[in-house]
Amino acid sequence: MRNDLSNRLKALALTGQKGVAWLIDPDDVISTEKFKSQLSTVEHLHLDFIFLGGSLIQENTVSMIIKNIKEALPEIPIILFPGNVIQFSPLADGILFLSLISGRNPDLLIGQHVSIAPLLEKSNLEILPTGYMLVDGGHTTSVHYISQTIPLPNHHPELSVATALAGSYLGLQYFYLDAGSGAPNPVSPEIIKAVKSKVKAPLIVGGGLNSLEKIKMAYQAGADLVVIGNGAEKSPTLLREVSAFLNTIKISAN
Ligand SMILES: CC(C)=CCC/C(C)=C/CC/C(C)=C/CC/C(C)=C/COP(=O)(O)OP(=O)(O)O
Ligand SMILES: O=P(O)(O)OC[C@@H](O)CO
Ligand SMILES: [Mg+2]
Repeated sequence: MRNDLSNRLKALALTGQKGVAWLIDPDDVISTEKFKSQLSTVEHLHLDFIFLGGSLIQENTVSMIIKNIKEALPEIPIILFPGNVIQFSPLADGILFLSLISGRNPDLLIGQHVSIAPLLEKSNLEILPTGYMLVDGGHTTSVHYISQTIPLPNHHPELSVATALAGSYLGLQYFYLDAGSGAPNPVSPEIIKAVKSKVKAPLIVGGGLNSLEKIKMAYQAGADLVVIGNGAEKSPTLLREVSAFLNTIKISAN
């Protein structure tokens, strides 16, 4: 079993270094030419991972997208962040094996997982068992609707802590606090801080992180890896700003 990705994620949490993942939604890749030129803009940036996934994907274009990414950015690991089993590709480097522990939808706690397990067993993908926790980001996002679950409240850290602790006692090794794509309010610093203080596993935070200021706040509260989706689409300079910031803190730590 490969463990390059888990080592990278665990190193972020152990060293206190911060990381960034760019989320590409396959539904948004309409033109290959436009996508290739978008990839060329991040060529020299500090990007720890590319996440690939969406809530509503009907058609599997994931393998084709991975081929394009590997051609343009061969050094950046690609991790599937799937909304469902249709989004599988054996060409990725790993998969967030998400269990939606903030919800009570059995299909997203264990159902999709059973369906995909035989395919994963035959693949070379590194499997990252991840407790996926949706937090209320101020409006109903695609993930809330598609998952038919109620998010955790953004101002009751004890509920998020109890959920993460339960996930950790079940053996989950990574946690993802997500306010949902395009959320007006990202996961609150109180929640990030409270979860991180009780669960030492690598902590991924995403949803509504559309400015450097919000991203710094998430890092400061304890996020090890931030995920940027819509923010990168709307502001082409955001990934560059985050990358420059990460290089600065790396230099000052040496
Ligand atoms: C283990 C396998 C195969 C599947 C896991 C299935 C689970 C637990 C899914 C969780 C619920 C879900 C629908 C997650 C989707 C997460 C995701 C990739 C969201 C990002 O993007 P969008 O929500 O599509 O964003 P836009 O609204 O911006 O398009
Ligand atoms: O698109 P944004 O708001 O950056 O959200 C990213 C991701 O965490 C959503 O699942
Ligand atoms: Mg989508």
